[in-house]
Amino acid sequence: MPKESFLKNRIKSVGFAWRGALLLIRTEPSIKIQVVLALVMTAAGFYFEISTLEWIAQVLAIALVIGIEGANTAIEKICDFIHPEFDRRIGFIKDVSAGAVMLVSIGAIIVGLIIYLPKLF
Ligand SMILES: Nc1ncnc2c1ncn2[C@@H]1O[C@H](COP(=O)(O)OP(=O)(O)OP(=O)(O)O)[C@@H](O)[C@H]1O
Repeated sequence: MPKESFLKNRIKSVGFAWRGALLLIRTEPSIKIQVVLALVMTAAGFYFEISTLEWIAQVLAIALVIGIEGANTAIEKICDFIHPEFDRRIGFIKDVSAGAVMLVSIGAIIVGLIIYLPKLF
């Protein structure tokens, strides 16, 4: 059987990634909340007419939070699949993964404060 071309494989992979992103948004409450927050912050960006650099910081912050949250969800699912029973090592993995989301979220909140506090006060 002839091997599929590099380009065909890449296009297929993008399709799988899109399916994954849609699955995340449809099924994960935490991602739904973050997508709503991302829309609110995007609207705020237009309302306050933030600068190009501020847009770059905001878009990166939003993408990081949602991206890491997606990875955290995948790690939790792997944990539940390979070891559904209670195990402190699974607890450690899940805690570390959730901690990563929290650290990125704190960074995103700080970026938001730096951008919007001077515009509000
Ligand atoms: N199998 C397990 N063994 C040990 N501790 C666990 C296990 N499952 C969950 N925990 C502990 O409970 C915490 C919450 O786990 P859970 O899988 O419910 O994550 P969550 O962040 O609440 O998930 P969700 O994103 O679905 O709300 C973990 O961070 C961990 O401390």
